[in-house]
Parts: sequence; C-alpha cells; structure tokens
Amino acid sequence: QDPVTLQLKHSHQFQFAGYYAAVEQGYYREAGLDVTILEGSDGNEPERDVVSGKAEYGVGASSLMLARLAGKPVVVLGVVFQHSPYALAMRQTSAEPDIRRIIGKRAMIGSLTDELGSADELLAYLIKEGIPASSFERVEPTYNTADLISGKVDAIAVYTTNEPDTFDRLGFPYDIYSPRAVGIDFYGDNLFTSEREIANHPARVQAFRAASMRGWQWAMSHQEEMADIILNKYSRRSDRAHLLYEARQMVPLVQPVLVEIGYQNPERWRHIADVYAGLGMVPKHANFDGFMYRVESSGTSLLWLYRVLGGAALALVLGAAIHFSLLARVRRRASAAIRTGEQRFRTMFEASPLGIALVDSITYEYRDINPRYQEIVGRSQVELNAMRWLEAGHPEDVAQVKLQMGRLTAHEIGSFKVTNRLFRPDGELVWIEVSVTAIETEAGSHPHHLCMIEDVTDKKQSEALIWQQANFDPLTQLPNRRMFHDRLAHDMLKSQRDRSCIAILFIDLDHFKEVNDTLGHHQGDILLVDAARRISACVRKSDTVARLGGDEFTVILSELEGTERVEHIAQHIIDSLRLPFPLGQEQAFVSASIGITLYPDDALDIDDLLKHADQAMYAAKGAGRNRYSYFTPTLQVAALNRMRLTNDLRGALKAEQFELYFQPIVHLKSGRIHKAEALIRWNHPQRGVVSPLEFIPLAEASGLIVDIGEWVFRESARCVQRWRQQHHPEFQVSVNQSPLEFQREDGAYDAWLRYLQSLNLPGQSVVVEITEGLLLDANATVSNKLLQLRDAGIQVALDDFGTGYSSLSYLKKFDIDYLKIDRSFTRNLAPDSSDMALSDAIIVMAHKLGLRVIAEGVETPEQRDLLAAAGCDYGQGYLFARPMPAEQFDELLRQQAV
Ligand SMILES: Nc1nc2c(ncn2[C@@H]2O[C@@H]3COP(=O)(O)O[C@H]4[C@@H](O)[C@H](n5cnc6c(=O)[nH]c(N)nc65)O[C@@H]4COP(=O)(O)O[C@H]3[C@H]2O)c(=O)[nH]1
Repeated sequence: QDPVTLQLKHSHQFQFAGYYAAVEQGYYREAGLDVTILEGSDGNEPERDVVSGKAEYGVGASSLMLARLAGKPVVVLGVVFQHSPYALAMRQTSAEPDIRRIIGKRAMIGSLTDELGSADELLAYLIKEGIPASSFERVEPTYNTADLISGKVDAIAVYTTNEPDTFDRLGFPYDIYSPRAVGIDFYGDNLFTSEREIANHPARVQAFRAASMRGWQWAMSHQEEMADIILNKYSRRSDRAHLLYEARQMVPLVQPVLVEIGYQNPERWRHIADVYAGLGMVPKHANFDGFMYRVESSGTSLLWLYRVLGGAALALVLGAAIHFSLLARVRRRASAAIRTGEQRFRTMFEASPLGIALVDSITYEYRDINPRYQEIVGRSQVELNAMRWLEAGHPEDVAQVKLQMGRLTAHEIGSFKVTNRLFRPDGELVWIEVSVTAIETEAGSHPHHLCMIEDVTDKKQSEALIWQQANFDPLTQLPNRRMFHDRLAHDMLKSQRDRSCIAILFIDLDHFKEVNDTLGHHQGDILLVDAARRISACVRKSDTVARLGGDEFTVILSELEGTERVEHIAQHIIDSLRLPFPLGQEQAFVSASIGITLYPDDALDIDDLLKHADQAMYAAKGAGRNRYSYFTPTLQVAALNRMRLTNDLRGALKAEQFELYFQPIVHLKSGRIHKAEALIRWNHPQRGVVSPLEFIPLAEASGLIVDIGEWVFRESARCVQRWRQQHHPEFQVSVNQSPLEFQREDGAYDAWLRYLQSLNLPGQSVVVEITEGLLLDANATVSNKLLQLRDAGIQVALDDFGTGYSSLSYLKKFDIDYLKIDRSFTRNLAPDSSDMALSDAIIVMAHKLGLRVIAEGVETPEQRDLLAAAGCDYGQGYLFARPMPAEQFDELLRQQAV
C-alpha cells in the first residue's frame, strides 16, 4: 500500500464526506493506497502543505486559481462543489436586509496574515456591491459563530452548509448574503495536487482521484450512513442532525445527480479568472494552462455535454442574480415572521405533554424528538438517533403500523391512529396511543411524518383487569360462561368458513357434591382447580376449557375433521378425573359424566348446542356415570317429550287421569290370592295409557311424585278395606315408594296410619315397596323411616332384589319383611342354571333371616314350579294375571272364592 496524505481545509465534517467514504468503503485500499486524512486549521493549509510537499493532496477553494496565477504549481484534480458555499452572515435587524450595513463595521472575512486568505470570493462580491475592503474593518477570523451572536463582530464569512444550522438552533436572527446574488459563482471545494506529484506518480494521481470521486458518489447517496461514519470514526464535534443538515445543504452545491462529481469546466474557471481580473487581483486573460488535470478517459467523452451544461449554468446564474436580489428583499421580510412563528412552535414542541417525533417516512430515522417522547420510550435523544422508528415496537404491532405507513406514503390517507406496545430498554412493556400524520415536504426529498404518542399503560392495565374479571372464573382462571360464549361464537364462524366441525363437551363431576359436603368448600375448591388443570391438560392450546359454574366444565374442540379425536379426548378426560384427588390428609374420588354435541350437525345456535350437550351429559349420568354420551336427535326428541309430559302431568291428578291397577301376588303353595301390588296408570287424554316407567321418573324429577304417591296410598287403602271385608281379613296391598317419597318430611307415615285407622284398617293392610338403592346410600333418615313404619305395623318389601349391589347384610340390618326377586332372575330360571342356584340361595338366606320371598315376572308354569320347589313363598306375574283395574280385581277375587 502506497502511503499518501490528504490535507483538509478544516476540521472533520460532512464537507469532506467523500474522502471518508473512500477510506471506509475500501476504495483507496483497492487502488493500492494507504491514505491519511488530516484536519486543517485554516483554509489555506492544504495549499501550503501540498506545495511544500508535506502532503500529496489537498482540498482547496477557487482561490487555487490565484495561487496558480501567482506561480504556485497547484493542479486541480476535480471539482466537488460545483457552487461555492461561501456567504456573509449578519445579524438581522428590523430594517431591510442590506449588505451595505457592513460599511464601517467589523467583519471576519478570511485570514489577514495569509496573503491568499480565502477572502477573495467575498471581497470580490463586496466590491461588486460597491463596498471596497477599506470601507469596513477586517478582523482576524476565529471561525466562531459566538462572535457574531455576541456582537463582537458585525459580519462573518460562513458556509451556507454549516453555520445557519447553529444560528437556527440558537434562535439567532440572521441574514445571509451570497456572492451569487451578483453573479459571482465560484467553484467550492476542489481536490488538488502538485505538478511534482503528477510528474512523479502519474498512476497514483489517477488512482487517488478516481477512488476519491467514487467515495463522493457513495457519500452523497448514503447521507445517513455517512453521518454515522463521521460520528463514529472522525468527529463528534457536530451532532448527527447537524451533519445531515450539512449534507442536505450540500446537494444543490455538489449537484451529484446532474454533474459527474469531479468534473471541471474550463469556461467556469475562465469566469472565475475574469472576476479576479475585474477586481485587479490577476492580469486580464491570464494563462492558466496545466491548472486543470486532464482525466484519461477510456469511455466516450462527455466533455461536450458538460461544456454545454456549464455554459447554460453560467447564463442561468447571471440571469438569476438579478432576479434573486429582488426576491431576497421580499423573502427576508417574510422569513423574520416565519422565524418568530417557528420559535413559538419550537417551545410548544419541547414542552408538549405528548411525545412528539419527526420521522423520515422512508428510512424511519428520527429527525427531531421532544423530551416527552424520550421519557415515554425510556431512551435518550442519542440512543433514539442511533435507532430507527418502530425498532423498539412490539413485533406483533409493528406490521400493522407498517401497513398503515404504506397507505400514508402512497397518499391514500393523511393520518392514522393505533394503540401499540413498545419495549423500554429494561424490557418493560409500555402501551402507547400513537397518531401519525404526514408532513408536507419539498418535492424530491423524503416524505416525513409526525408521530405523537401518549402513555396509556395504566389505562390498559385497569381495562385488562376489568376484562379479566368479566371473562374469567376467579377460582380456576378458566374462561367463564361469557367468555365461553364468545369463543364458541368465534369458532362457529371460523368453522363456517373452513367447513370444519366443532365438538362441545359438557362435563359434570360425579359425586363432587359429596366431597364438598363432607370435606368442606375449601377442599372442594382445591379439587375444582385440580380438575380444571387436568381437563386443560387433555386438550390443545387452541381448544377452550371453560367453567360454567359449580362443578360444570365445558370444552370446545375446534377444527375437527372427524369424531375420533373427540372420543379420544373425552375418554382421556374421564380417565384423568378418575385418578384420586389428594386433599390434605384425605383423598377424594370423583368421576366425570360427559355430554357431547357437534356443530353444525346437532344444532346451529349456541343455546341449542349447550342444551344438547347438557342432555347428553344427563344421558351419560343416567347410563351409570363415569362415561361420555353423544347428543343424538333421538335424545332430543325424548327430552322434548319429557318436557311436554311433565307439563301434562301437573294437571293429571286434578283431571282424574290416574287410575290404579292391581296385580295379584299369589301364594305359591295354595295358589290363593291374599295380596296385590298397586300399579298406577295414567290415562292421558291424547296419548292414551302412559306407562309408569315413562312418567314416574318425571314425577320424581318435578316433585309431583309426593302428591301422586299420596293418591295411590288412599286409593289402595280404600280397595284393601273392601277386599278385607269381602274376601280375606288379612288382605294386603303393596304400594311403590320412590326414594324421594320415602325420604320426605317426618310424620308422613303417621298421617297414613291415621288414615288407615279412619278406615278401620291396621298398619298391616299396607306394604311399602322400596328399592335397594335406598338402603345403599342409607342414612339416619332411612333407618328412622323404617323404624316408623315398623312402629305403625306397616310392612316393607325390598323391590327389584338382585339388580343392584345389595347384600344380604342390609336385610339383617334393616327391618325388611319381604324380598322381591327381580324378574330378570325369574326370566332365566331353568333347572341347574346359575340363576336358579342364586334364587335358591336367596330364598334360603331370606328365610333364615325371617323374610318371605316374592318372585316377580312369573310368566310360565315351569318358572312357577321351580320357584315353588325352591321354597319361594309368593309369585307375581302374567302367568297369574296382568295388572288390572280394581273392579276387575274384584271379579278375580270373586272367582277365586268360587
Ligand atoms: N315383563 C313382565 N312384566 C311384568 C310381569 N308381571 C308384572 N310385570 C310388570 O312389572 C312391573 C312391576 O312393578 P315394579 O317392579 O314395582 O315397577 C314399577 C314401579 O317401579 C313403578 N310404579 C308403578 N306404579 C307406581 C306407583 O304408584 N308409585 C311409584 N313410586 N312407582 C310406581 O313403575 C314400574 C313399572 O310398572 P308397570 O309398568 O306397571 O310394570 C309392573 C308390572 O306390570 C311379567 O310377568 N312380565
């Protein structure tokens, strides 16, 4: 690598960006050069150092022409600034801007100690305005704007790319006077070298020039990145905003789009030489051959084009000069008013309770940020400047904003509002309300937008809490009924779209009530929480598990393709709920009954679906619990039927639609009939005779059974009175008692006894038939009731014996008089069959315990004979007689007497 030095005119800033770019982008390295870039302290340092050989290359102004004509061997390699940024700045006054105010005042224009103090351009301008250098006081420059602001001097030379930004930021009112106003249009910065360098290292010169201009092309088209490079590697003297200000101001001076960077036009140099000549600074028609470096070009020469463009530009500039000086007046007056207005807005911006940022709508870079914005996002101005807008936004929210931004930059909308989340540097999430408004910008430049933000985190949090309370069950944290409805409605819509199917599972915990009653509500709550967890573990994240209240849970299984998964999950839930629940020292066992309904097969609206799932759940319970059951249309019809029948049942007693039938209970040895079972019938006006198998469960569920039972008892009592008188003094009628009737309030059987007494009947005239289920979950009430019956002399028969889990130990424990062998045994009776053996054993045991045995469902003489042979006391069944109305029974008894 060939080491060379480039001497700059001033300290590092965007003005020299192209050279930094050539270093950073590796263009110099590619050209075999190791370039050192040195900052300058005064504008003429490069010229001195290049001529003396201290540096090989330098950056100089148009005054290089003066140096050349003064015999210094400087050669301009390329022009970077097609127009000079030099201008004069003076404090703005209430009067019209007038450059003549400089007369008699102090001005800092170029170095006094240097004969070519880069003052030429401005001095030429002043002369053209009729202000010779002798008419004001020149002060040695400090290059410090503070001297103008403080009034130490009245005018200073400035770069239009630089100082105005400082004035603007400080709110200093100023006027700018540019030499271009009088047609003095010099080149600005140029890259130059010495004749010696060209003679000794022609290839290096060409390589250095090409790499530098390449650097400039990159720098002018990558202003943002360039500013960052300068900040990070060269100088932090100016902030990013200032560097970008400089870059923006440089564009019209460098003209990177219109003119190839580095291009120099001999006509322009001639114009510059003529201006100097006009001022008497150089001789007229001076020869500056060799001043412009000749670029060896391999491609087509565009020189002719540049000449035409240069000539045209010159004509334009001269014409514009006149126009500008007229315009300038009007403009300056207006700009004073604008500046006051701007200051007012600046104050509002800085003090606003809203966070406000001005953002480049294309690059998302921050252009301006107020203190509140920094506070809300928890980052300093410097940190934000190093970031892009939306960079700290929540990834889920950013896409939506970008979408809106697309519409904004396409001018489809002028503004939009969103509520978003963003992360502070410590990871804290902040909710913000964002309003974005497009800002008008000059044609050709990037569009900008104003982003205003408000911290709404507190509001959001309380909203979230309210929402949580409204939609979730506080105990299990599962969605509640309301949320369940929402989710189901949502899933139904989705299912309509993708034609998938949904299953709704209605889960009821069997025996939960017992746990709650025995172990207390606290333990019950623990069990529910655990159950919620177990159910949730059986489904996917996308499915919904909700608690509707009590021990009822629902599950929505969405996006189903078939029902196999439903059954699998239902079984899984049943299995997991069957496992013991550890509750402190105790262990509780519950199981689950699950009803399943399908959308859209079973119903199309939520209420119906829930009703169906509920019905199916009852079907599962009815089928023995700890299982699942599907809703089917048949189930629904049955449910509807039950509902109507229950309604009808309410009026049946009053309308005297009930009738009592009697079925004889035959003494097997003698064949005599001294007993009968009362069996109720309902003569429904429309449906005809309705079986008790159908309506008794409804009467039980609705509580109507108590009144019906009372009626049956009284009817039976009246009949037994008659039959005792007419047929047999010990005639007995047995009446069925549902568990609900049996367990009703105390004193019911006292009333019976009183009624029997009023008919002159003893307690023995009635037998109460109860089912063994009653004894199974027997409690104090049941044994009390049984005792009461015995005290009243009313006998007790145990119905349907053998169908449940009853054991003979119950019979011993409770005071039972008759055992009724269920007809499912009787049906299968055959010599040497297992049922026969069982019946034998039951009869023997019952007799041992002092009970008499009645066999139900005797339909054949064989059954009768087998039972009789086994020692069974009584038989009841179609073989002897079907249940019949009381009058018919009278007839039967009469025939028997005969
Ligand atoms: N297959 C067959 N069946 C026979 C035979 N012999 C009698 N049955 C039927 O068996 C049932 C015997 O009554 P249950 O087991 O107490 O069963 C009764 C009882 O649990 C209930 N029930 C009837 N009346 C009342 C009542 O007044 N109160 C209460 N609580 N329940 C009643 O309704 C059930 C059904 O009564 P029913 O339809 O009258 O049916 C009667 C009777 O008609 C036979 O040889 N073969």
